[in-house]
Amino acid sequence: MSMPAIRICGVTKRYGVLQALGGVDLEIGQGEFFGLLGPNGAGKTTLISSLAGIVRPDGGTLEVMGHDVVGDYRNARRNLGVVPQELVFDPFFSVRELLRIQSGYFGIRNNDDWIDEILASLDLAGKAEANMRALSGGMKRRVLVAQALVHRPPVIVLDEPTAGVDVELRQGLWQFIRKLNRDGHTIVLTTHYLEEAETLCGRIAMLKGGRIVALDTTGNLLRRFATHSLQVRLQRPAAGIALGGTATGEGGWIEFAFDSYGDVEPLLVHLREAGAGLIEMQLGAPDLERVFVEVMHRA
Ligand SMILES: Nc1ncnc2c1ncn2[C@@H]1O[C@H](COP(=O)(O)OP(=O)(O)OP(=O)(O)O)[C@@H](O)[C@H]1O
Repeated sequence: MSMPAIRICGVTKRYGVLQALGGVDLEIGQGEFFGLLGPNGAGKTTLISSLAGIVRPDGGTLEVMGHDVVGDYRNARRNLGVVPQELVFDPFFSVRELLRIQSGYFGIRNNDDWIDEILASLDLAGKAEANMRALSGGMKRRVLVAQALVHRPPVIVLDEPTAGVDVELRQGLWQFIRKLNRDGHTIVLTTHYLEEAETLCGRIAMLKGGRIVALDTTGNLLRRFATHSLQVRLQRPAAGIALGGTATGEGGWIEFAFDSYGDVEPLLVHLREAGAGLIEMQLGAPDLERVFVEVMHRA
């Protein structure tokens, strides 16, 4: 097997009495589009910051493209582009100046061709000479993405990149990040938008209380925990309940869970035979939000 893009072994981190990371083991392969999910405070940012060398873990090791983030910090950092969650900028620089400074930080001079390419891809070309303080929140967030890419890192970590970004920009951003992934970049993403994670990520880890509580391909997670559902409104709700349905408490809807669409037809036959009187129905496919809720509930 080729070297993983990221290797995390037994990483622990405490803040006083609070165990932010309780022994995390994780390998992410080169070229993966990986999702790191978890509720507020689960430890996602702490893990990402440890990877970027901003937070020093108490125990365990982290590697980026084979480089230890503590022992071989420079090489680990060179291979990693991090898009942080918080928007912090020096307001006096223009977008281009900021990206030049960031390039200089990695020892790269004459980087303007690549900077122009990134700016164009992020639809920021018209703002290259604008001061950071003159940009909207969504634009600033795109500058953060540009900043993470100036040194062409093979591994890109995005910490909630679409928070506060409008729908159109969000789609543009995803298109760009998908292209980076197609070009061979490894992408690690944290987000609270579960439908985004579901469509983008090939594999997902779910974190709770500083531990990984689920780790699998997105497809397997959806199959493992989520069921299909059929919701019906009935003239005689009691007949639906008697057949194993659960009242959802919303508008008289009754929900049935089943494993495949093949089970729908027999259920409808039973409802008719019981004289339930079908008024309305809707089918629900498994989705990551249900899986997430279920995983967090069980963990
Ligand atoms: N510098 C710090 N000092 C003290 N506690 C901290 C510090 N940084 C994080 N924590 C705590 O560690 C835990 C994990 O925080 P972290 O920011 O990693 O969570 P997260 O999963 O990124 O959450 P969110 O989804 O809200 O961004 C939280 O309980 C947080 O309060």
